[in-house]
Amino acid sequence: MRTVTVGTRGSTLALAQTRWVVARLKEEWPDTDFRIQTITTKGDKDRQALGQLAQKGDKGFWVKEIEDALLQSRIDIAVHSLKDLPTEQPEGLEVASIPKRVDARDVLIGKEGMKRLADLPQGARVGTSSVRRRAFLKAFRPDLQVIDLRGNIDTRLAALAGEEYDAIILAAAGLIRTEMRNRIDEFVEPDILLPAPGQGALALETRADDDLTIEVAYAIHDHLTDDRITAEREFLAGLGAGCMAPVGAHASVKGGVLTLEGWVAALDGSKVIRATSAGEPSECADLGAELAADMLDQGAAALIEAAREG
Ligand SMILES: NCc1[nH]cc(CCC(=O)O)c1CC(=O)O
Repeated sequence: MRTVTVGTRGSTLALAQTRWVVARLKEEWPDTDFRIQTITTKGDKDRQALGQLAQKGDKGFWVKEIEDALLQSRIDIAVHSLKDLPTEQPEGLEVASIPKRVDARDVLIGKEGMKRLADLPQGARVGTSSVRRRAFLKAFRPDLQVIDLRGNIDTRLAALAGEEYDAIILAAAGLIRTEMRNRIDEFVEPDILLPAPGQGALALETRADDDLTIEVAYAIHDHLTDDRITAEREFLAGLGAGCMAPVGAHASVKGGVLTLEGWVAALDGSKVIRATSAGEPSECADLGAELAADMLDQGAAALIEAAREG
C-alpha cells in the first residue's frame, strides 16, 4: 500500500481542515494510506512576534516550516488555508490542488443584543486582528471601536465571553470547518466586508516533481474555485500586496461570467477604492491583473504603502 504523508499546523482549524482533505482523498484513493503529520510554525511558536512580522511584510510565517518539511520529503502534501499562503511558491514546490471552497464571507458573533453589525450601538467594541476587517469596519461604521483580537478560533471565542468586546468578526469558513456554524450570528455580506483573497479555500501544496502525489492531490481539485481564487490572488499580487494588507477581493461566477470585485482601504477606513472587472472564467488571471492595474491608477499603492508603515 502506498503511503502519503499530509502535513499541517496543529491548531484545531488546521487539523479539522486536514482531516476533511484526507477523508476526501481517501474516497478517491481507497488503496492509499494517508497519514497526518503536525508541524509547528513560527506563527505558532511566537504569537508575540506576529504583529512585528506583519508590519515588516514578512509573509508566510505560518507556512515556512511546513514548506521545509515538504522540500525535505518529511511530508508529501501540505494543507494550507489559501488566504495565508503567499502568492508565489518557493522553488521546487507548487500548489497541486484547490478543493471546493466553502463560504468566503466574514461573520459576526456578538453578545446579547449585539448580533447584527448594522444594529450595534454607537461606539460598540468589535474585536478583530485583521487590518482588512478593521479598515472596512471603520469605513462602514466610523463610530465603532475596533480592538485587536489575536489567537486561534478558540481563543477568540473565549475572549468574547470576557468584558473587552461586544462582538467579534471571524471567517465563516473557520467556524464551518470546526463544526461551530451554530455560533454564527450574522453572515456579513461582501458589500460591507469584502472577504480576503482566497478566504474559505484550501491549497494542497506538493513538491513540483512529485508526479504521483500531484495526481493524488488533483483528484479533489475544483476548477470553479481555482478560477475564482486565481482572479483574487492575481489581483493581490498585482497590487504588490500580501495577506496583511487592507485589501479585499471576491470573485463569483454566474451565467458563465466571472466577476471580480476588489477593494483597497486606508487603515482608518477614511478612504476605500472599489472596482470590479468581469469576463470569461478562463481569463481569471488577466482579470485580476487588470483590476490591480486599474486600482493602482486610482491610487491604491499609496494606501497599501501607508498601511505597511503602520
Ligand atoms: N488568518 C487566520 C485564518 N486563516 C484562515 C482562517 C479561516 C478561514 C479561511 O479558511 O479562509 C483564519 C481565521 C479567520 O480569519 O477567522
